[in-house]
Amino acid sequence: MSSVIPLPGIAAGPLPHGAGVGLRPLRTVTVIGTGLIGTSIALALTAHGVRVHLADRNPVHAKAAQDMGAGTTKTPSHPVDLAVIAVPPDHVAATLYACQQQNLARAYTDVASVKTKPALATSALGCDMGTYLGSHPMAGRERSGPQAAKADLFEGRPWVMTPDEETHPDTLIAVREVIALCGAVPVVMTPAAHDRAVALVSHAPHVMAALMAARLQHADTTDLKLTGQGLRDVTRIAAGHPALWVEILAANAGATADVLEGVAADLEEMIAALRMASVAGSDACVGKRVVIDLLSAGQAGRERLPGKHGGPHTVYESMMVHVGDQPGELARLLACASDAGINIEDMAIDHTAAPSGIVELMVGRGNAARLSKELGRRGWRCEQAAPA
Ligand SMILES: NC(=O)C1=CN([C@@H]2O[C@H](COP(=O)(O)OP(=O)(O)OC[C@H]3O[C@@H](n4cnc5c(N)ncnc54)[C@H](O)[C@@H]3O)[C@@H](O)[C@H]2O)C=CC1
Ligand SMILES: O=C(O)C(=O)Cc1ccc(O)cc1
Repeated sequence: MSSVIPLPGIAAGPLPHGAGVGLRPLRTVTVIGTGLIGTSIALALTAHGVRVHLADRNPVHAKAAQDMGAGTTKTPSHPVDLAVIAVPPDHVAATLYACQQQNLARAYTDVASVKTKPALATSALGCDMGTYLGSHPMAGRERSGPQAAKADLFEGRPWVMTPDEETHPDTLIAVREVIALCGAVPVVMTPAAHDRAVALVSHAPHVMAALMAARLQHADTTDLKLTGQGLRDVTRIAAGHPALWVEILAANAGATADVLEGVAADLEEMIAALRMASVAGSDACVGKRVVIDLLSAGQAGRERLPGKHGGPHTVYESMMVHVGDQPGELARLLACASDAGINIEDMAIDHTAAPSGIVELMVGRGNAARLSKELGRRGWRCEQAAPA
């Protein structure tokens, strides 16, 4: 099992006294809410031999998850080891309360994207806080529902737990086991620290993506045909379901608004600087200086993003390869790279260059020229690009 890792600047506590005592494997789990996240967890647990029961207020979703091999829609005959509540944030407290009233499980967790509000709501309803531990897997998709689920969704991703002095050690152990079986990395935080962090890394970015994507709604179709990968990258998460996201944003409104206020101030500065940069004279130089400063700040911020496997951000060499629109071409390209003994660190596909596509391959320093030569020898058309 992976160890709990603290994040810098975040109150990370040792496991409560007694944790680890009486450890027993997780045999039975009920997942309530079989959408994207619930079904992904159920698929991962089922693959590890856990007996998973599936429940959803929409029986079509529970049945779809069952048909995907995520578990059974049969009601468990005894209390299960753990219930995972994977419903929208505003439904967490009432669902937990109802489950505890029915003695559905020995321990409970939820996976909502916000942690303070559900914790306050569950406590206010009089839920048993010893058997409940809030958590949040930091992985998801812009699609919802069971059909979007994937067993490997959480592989290598952080999964936050927010235990406090009331959390029973057995509850913590059960939740840590789910995290381990999903291949995720446990992180301990307070609900407030979690909500502040996700306002920056998830909630404000979602708003920015949506606002940028909204500019496209009435855009000229001919203009949109020029779209490249950059706009797709910037707007991808805007496809998320508004009904879920309004709950997430409203439950973390203060921290998200704080981040957006900072963005709004920079945006105002950028707009003023651009207007100055477009006129002739010395004002243009001042405007351009401000634009450079703002763009450089963006570059510096992006460099701080963790790289692969949570390690430091790595600068890769990058190359563009033209790939024909035929089945098996991508596999053939990767096989060629593998034959050449070069590890592909990352890749991106630009589908806009129809009828062929352009694949960006990212490799370690010093490898792009060699890969280019090897691929060229095997008939691929490729160009080396600027460092990624
Ligand atoms: N979408 C994402 O990328 C991520 C979402 N989360 C959190 O996971 C939770 C679930 O989100 P998704 O799976 O994306 O949503 P989803 O819309 O795919 O699935 C939610 C499911 O819950 C069911 N449901 C709603 N209210 C219910 C209730 N009262 N009782 C039983 N079932 C109920 C719905 O019918 C649906 O099947 C949310 O709290 C969300 O904040 C966490 C990490 C990532
Ligand atoms: O799609 C992505 O890149 C995400 O970041 C998804 C996501 C959405 C909501 C969460 O609470 C956690 C992760």
